[in-house]
Amino acid sequence: MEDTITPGVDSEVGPLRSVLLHRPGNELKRLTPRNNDQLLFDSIPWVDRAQQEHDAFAGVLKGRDVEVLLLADLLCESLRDARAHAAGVHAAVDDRRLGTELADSLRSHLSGLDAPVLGEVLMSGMTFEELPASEGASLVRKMHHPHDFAVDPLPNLLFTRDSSAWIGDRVAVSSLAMPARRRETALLDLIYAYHPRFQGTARAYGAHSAPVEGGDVLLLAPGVLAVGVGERTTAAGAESLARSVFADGLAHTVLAVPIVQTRATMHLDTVCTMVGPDSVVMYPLARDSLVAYTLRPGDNDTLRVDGPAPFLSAAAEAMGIDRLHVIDTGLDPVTAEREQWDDGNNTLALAPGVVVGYERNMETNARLEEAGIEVLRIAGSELGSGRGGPRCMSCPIARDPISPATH
Ligand SMILES: NC(=[NH2+])NCCC[C@H](N)C(=O)O
Repeated sequence: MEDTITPGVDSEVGPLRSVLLHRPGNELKRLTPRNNDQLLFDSIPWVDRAQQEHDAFAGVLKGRDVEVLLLADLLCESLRDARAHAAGVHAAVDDRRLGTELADSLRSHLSGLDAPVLGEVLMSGMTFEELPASEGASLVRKMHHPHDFAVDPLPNLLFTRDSSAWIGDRVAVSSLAMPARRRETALLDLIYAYHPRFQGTARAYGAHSAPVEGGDVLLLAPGVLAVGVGERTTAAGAESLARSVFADGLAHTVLAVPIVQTRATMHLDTVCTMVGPDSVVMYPLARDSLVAYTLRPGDNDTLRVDGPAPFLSAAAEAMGIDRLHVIDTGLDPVTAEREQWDDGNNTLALAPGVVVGYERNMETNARLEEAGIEVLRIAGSELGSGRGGPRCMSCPIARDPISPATH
């Protein structure tokens, strides 16, 4: 086997070596004005342009020597394993929606598909009209509109940040909160279980535990996690993630950070991302209001919960630094609000002080540059229609540790 980069991530900003992206595909073509809200998109993206924007994003990463893995490739390679193929079929067919007759015939159809064809169905779903012609006419089939989904498409696969997250040398496959994204768990689960590249990878957390999404998890420093609790990750999710990372020795402190439960702030990384070992870009309203509960291992398997205290001071204390420096999204509140909505806060660090950001967030980018941060700008007018920026669209698989010299 060729040399592969050893997975492992212990910070938000250590030099990025390998990352998982998803080039948007046919699943985006399923979005219509009737289903876009439910499928968590704010408008109907122009798919070709979204692909060009994504190729350019991947190009920026490759240009900085980052290995880019594409989810569709990993999925199809995994599905060549018969066990993965069976798991994929199992996850695609929902008996409650289809009824036994149709579910059985769909299962047997999918079981006979080659890996790439099954992979395509798993990502972009299947309408009733696309179901193979089957003998016994099912009532379900007759009564559904031909354009209804027999297998739901997964347009949010684009946001690889949320469906899995590496913590140290382990991967946590997320338990996603929204119905439109739940099946992503099964795909990531089978990739990490069966792709040759990830053989032997240990898991953190359990894919079927209380909801935790990767967009809510920030690796503030080795051993220190912040977990947003809001529309997606629940308090129960944060608590059980904390238990699990303490038990595995992956962290000594977890900060549970309540975030406003609105679409604009669905994850912690929509209001705050790290741009250096001790600096963040942050939405001003969040800077002034975010608090954190500090969780640490207690005696006899218990959790110690302290706080709430202001987030910035709780974070600095847990990280063992004097101060967490904040770069604001914008001085003027209206610009700040607009740029927060357009993922101005959602930067992806390629190294300490080097981040990728959407070009449209001109004020935030200018402020980052004033603070000495290099901003690699990408276009995102179409990619952003699902409300996600460079951090949401990337799942780091390997980062080098931050060297002491960069502190
Ligand atoms: N890490 C993030 N902020 N991800 C953004 C995900 C956006 C996606 N449409 C959703 O609503 O789930």
